[in-house]
Formats: sequence, structure tokens, C-alpha cells
Amino acid sequence: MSDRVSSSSVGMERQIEIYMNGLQGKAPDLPVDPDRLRIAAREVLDDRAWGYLDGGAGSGDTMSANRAAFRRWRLRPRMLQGVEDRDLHVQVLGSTIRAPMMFAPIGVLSIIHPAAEVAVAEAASTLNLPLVLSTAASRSMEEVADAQGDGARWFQLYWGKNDDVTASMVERAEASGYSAIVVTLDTTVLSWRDRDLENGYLPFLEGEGLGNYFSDPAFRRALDEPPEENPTQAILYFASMFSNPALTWDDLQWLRDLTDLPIVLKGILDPQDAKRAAEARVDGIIVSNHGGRQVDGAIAALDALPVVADAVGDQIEVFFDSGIRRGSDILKALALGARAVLVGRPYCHGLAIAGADGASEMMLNLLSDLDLTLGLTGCSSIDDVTRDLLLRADAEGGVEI
Ligand SMILES: Cc1cc2nc3c(=O)[nH]c(=O)nc-3n(C[C@H](O)[C@H](O)[C@H](O)COP(=O)(O)O)c2cc1C
Ligand SMILES: CC(C)CC(=O)C(=O)O
Repeated sequence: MSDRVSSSSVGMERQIEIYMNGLQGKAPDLPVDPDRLRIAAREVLDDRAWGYLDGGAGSGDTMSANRAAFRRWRLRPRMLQGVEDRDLHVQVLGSTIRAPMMFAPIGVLSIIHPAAEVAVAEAASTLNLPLVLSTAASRSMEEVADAQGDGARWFQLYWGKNDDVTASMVERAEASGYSAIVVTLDTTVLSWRDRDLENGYLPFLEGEGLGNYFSDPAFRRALDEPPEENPTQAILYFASMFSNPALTWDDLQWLRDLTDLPIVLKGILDPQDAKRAAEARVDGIIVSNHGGRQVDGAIAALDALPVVADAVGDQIEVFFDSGIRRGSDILKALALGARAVLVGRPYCHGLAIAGADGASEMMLNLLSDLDLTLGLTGCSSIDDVTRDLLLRADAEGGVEI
């Protein structure tokens, strides 16, 4: 038995900080409840930016399904497991990270906060959690890398129609210290998005979120005039080339030959695709439906996770996003086969309200919730989180034991 009389952890430290502030009459800067945080973010954003951030494809059915899927799994905690010292570290693509959580790639953050991706990089640096930076970042990937310092970062690639631009993006990512290329597969075209269509709004068409393209030498070479002199031409060129619906599995070899960095495919939902990814010698996959933003009526990402994880076994690493809001959601995703999860909209809610501090506070709260829930279920490390922890619930949330 341990002879220590007190224990501490990121979760307890955060609780104590919040309760001590409360004693002095100081409320947390952000709502702790992710649903209330979302509503608070809505108050500070204009209708068009809000519609873009919060919206999904079509009816929003898949966004709702993402959340509902978490409720169909219940945790069965174990007692007296000696959980005083908890270790949240995990190995991803050969590196150790502080906890199985990352900032998901979200484009055009200039519509959420003027400091955009630079603020998110600062938040990632403060918390020592990895950032996955979008190709459609409002700021150049080099500026974001400088803001993050030596923290872990991956670069998300929109593999477009101009091979020179794709190669240039990958070279720049290598040169500025990004340690993996995440290729997003589920956005071959932009989906039918009711709210953006009703608002007649796409941030890119107003020049938002193109800083990383506008700073790219190959992108600039493809234009007759520099984007500063003729933004309209640059924007239209971006819209025509940013993605490439003609790509097939055979094209992956081109990318594999282009870089020695690990490659992770984002947007996998089908076990056959997962197997193809393993055959294609990529290093990982992200089970994701893009936060319900692409295929209206697509299956919940969490429903896809266990089948996909089983299909690839230990051949490649499996990550997860779409609908993560709470520590228990992360535990469920880990138990169903994910090595780590990506968090999307919630950190943007924090960013909208309080910039870098808001994004880091939201992620710290989630990290704290994860730490405490891990211990409360009887686990001391991420390796302890196995499928035995979960039971499948029926539609009413009941469980047959
Ligand atoms: C406003 C917005 C922009 C996004 N931009 C990108 C992007 O540029 N590249 C990408 O791979 N995924 C993008 N995504 C998808 C996220 O990376 C992630 O898959 C999704 O947000 C996860 O779901 P969640 O928001 O429910 O956590 C975007 C999502 C949102 C909400
Ligand atoms: C289309 C991209 C540039 C941004 C994105 O992934 C999204 O809006 O979901």
C-alpha cells in the first residue's frame, strides 16, 4: 500500500483550482459543460461563421448520430484497483504524447478568432498536446509552427489537383517540423450544407482561411498575378483545385514516394477501406465522418470504430474523431480500439470566447475529466482501458448483464 497521504493529478488540480476560485467568488472563464460552452460561443459569433462551424451535412442527422452512438455504450467501473497514480501517456506514430487527445484540423479559424490557428498552436503548446494543422489554415504552417515551438504537430493535407502544390505543402511541412501527414479522404467535394447555402456563405470565397495557400510558392506560381494583387483569381483557383475527386487507392503510392513522414488517412468508416489502408503501407487511419459534415445519413463514427479496429489489428494505428465532448467519450473510443482521439468543434467554442486561453481551458477541462473518469473506472493507465470496460446498451440506455 502507498504511504503517501495525498495524491495529485491533472484532474484534481483543475478541480481544486476551480473550487478555490469559486470560494473567492470567481467563476471559470468558460462554461464547463460542453453544451453550455457551445451556446456561449454562439453568442459571440456572427450568424454566418456560426452556421459554418456548427453545421453539418444536410439534415444534420449524422451529427446527431455521432452523439447518440456514445450513449449506446455504458462503462462498468471496477473497484479497489489502486488508481492513485494515473498515467495518461500514449505512444502515437513512435512518439510519446501526454494524453490520448489532439486538436483536430479545423480550417479557416480566422472566422472564429483573429488570432486563428496561431492561438490554437499556443494552446497546444501550453497543454503539451499535439495539433493537427489544416491545409486550409488562415495562417501559414510556418507561422503556426513558430507559435507552437517544439510541441508535437501533424499536418493535414487536402490533396488537390495540382501535384506541385501538394508536393510543396508536404515539403514545407517536413521543413517546419510537422511529424506526420494526415490525408483527408472524405472531402473529395464539399457536401450539401443547408445552413451555409441558406446564408449564401463559404468562408473561402471571401478569402478567409487561405493564408497557408497564399504563402505557398507552388500555389503562387500557378497564378498570373500574386494573391495580394488579384485575390479573386487566387480564391477561384483555390476553389477549383483544393480537392481531387479523381483520386484512387493507386495514387497513394505517389504520396508514399514523396515523403518519409508517417502517413495517416482521415475519414475511414468501412473495414474494407481500413484493410486497403494497411495494404497501402500507410501508418495510421482516423475513423471519422468529419464531424457529420460530409455525408448526411452516414453511420456514426463510433459505430464504425470497433469493426475498423478489428479489421486492421496491430498493422496500423487507429485514431478517432467525430462527437468527442467528454472524458467518458474518450474512454469509450479508446476501449473500442482508438489509440487517441481528435477533438474538433469544442476547442473552437473556447477559441471564439477567449482566444488561445479559451481553447486551452476547454481542452484542459476535457483532459481533467478524462483523468478523473479513468481513475474512477479502475484504470491507472491507458493500457488498462479495454473493451471489458464497456457494455452495449439498448435504445433506452438499458444494459443486459
Ligand atoms: C469548421 C470546421 C472546419 C473543418 N475543417 C477541416 C479541415 O480543414 N480538414 C479536415 O481534415 N477536417 C476538417 N474538419 C473536420 C475535423 O477535423 C473533425 O473531423 C471534426 O470536427 C470532428 O468532429 P467534432 O467537431 O464533432 O469533434 C472541420 C470541422 C469543422 C467543424
Ligand atoms: C472544405 C475544407 C477546406 C474545410 C472543411 O473540411 C470543412 O468545412 O469541413
